[in-house]
Amino acid sequence: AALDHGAPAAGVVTELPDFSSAGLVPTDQLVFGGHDVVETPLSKQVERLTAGGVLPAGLGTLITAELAEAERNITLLPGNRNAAEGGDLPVGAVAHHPPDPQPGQFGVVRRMAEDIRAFRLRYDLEHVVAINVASTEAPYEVDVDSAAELRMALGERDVLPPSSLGALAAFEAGAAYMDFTPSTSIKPEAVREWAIEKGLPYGGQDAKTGETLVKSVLAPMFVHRALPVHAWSGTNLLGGGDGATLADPRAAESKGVSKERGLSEMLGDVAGEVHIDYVDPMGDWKTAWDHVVFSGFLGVRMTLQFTWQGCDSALAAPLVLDLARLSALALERKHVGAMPFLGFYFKDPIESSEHALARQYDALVRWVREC
Ligand SMILES: O=P([O-])([O-])O[C@@H]1[C@@H](O)[C@H](O)[C@@H](O)[C@H](O)[C@@H]1O
Repeated sequence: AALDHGAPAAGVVTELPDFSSAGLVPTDQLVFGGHDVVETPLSKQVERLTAGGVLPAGLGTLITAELAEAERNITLLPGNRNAAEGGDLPVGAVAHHPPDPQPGQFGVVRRMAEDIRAFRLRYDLEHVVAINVASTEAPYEVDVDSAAELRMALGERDVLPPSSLGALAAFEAGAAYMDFTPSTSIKPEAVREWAIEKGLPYGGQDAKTGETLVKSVLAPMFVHRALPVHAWSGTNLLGGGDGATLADPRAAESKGVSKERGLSEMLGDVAGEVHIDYVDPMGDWKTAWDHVVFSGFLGVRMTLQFTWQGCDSALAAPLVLDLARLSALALERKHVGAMPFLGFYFKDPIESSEHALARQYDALVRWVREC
């Protein structure tokens, strides 16, 4: 809605000339839906984000009509409360899920898939792309190896974490699936096989929005200039819901693995670690400080340092738009399975070991042109 009112589309890569003849769905034709555990009405969230400097002043007034329309369409799930029940959501909002006859996690998948199907029907959509932007989960050991085994286990026990159930729901509903997080979701072979059986594309994982984005430009520079890197240390300070989630060492473990993958694959073993610290008053803002020790001709020691200060939501939002448009194109072209050509967007690119941003961009543009 903000873009329709003339707000700048900075950061939307698919608006660049390289993508103009790709036949991507225009951003003003995208329809958004989602599940959220937050009960705060959208208009209040906009006020909060504006006060925090995440949204430009005045935007809330410009998009009042769209916000009201979105709020009218909110459906409460069991557990949420509307205003009449002491919650914050609109009074008209009602819980709509009847108890599920299917047992165990199969029932959860089926219910979520029904929501996605209902969304498609309601807006008469040609393609649906499910994007996981939920909180990062702790690592999860999945002990089944194939889609067939998974089908059996789902009715009997808790075999998958929520992110993977979401992925299966997307596939059951005929949607593409994209993981913006480092959670388990599409990591298990059995989940990927499920997507392939359904003839659908999937991609991810863990969007590179800040520190890792800069690293994926700088690390290739050291490689191409034959400058050995000895240590690369990074500290990330952030608040917000993401920061609070990552204060849990188990969730931080998933994020840490993802954040460290690129550097080790580009440079091999270098000393140093990545740290993430939760600093509540920073809200949605993050600061990353990186310190790199390298050497030049005759072994002379040198240092590079950079500081990246970004607004996490403003960095992530344009990537969500890109990934929705590109995944819709993949659906249009009947692409099945992993989408490694979208590695440009991710810290842990699926089925790809390319991390250098420029090469990833070229691969993306090549794929778009082949289409
Ligand atoms: O992309 P990047 O700046 O390297 O990594 C970031 C993490 O350091 C941060 O903890 C998380 O909240 C961001 O969403 C993002 O994943």
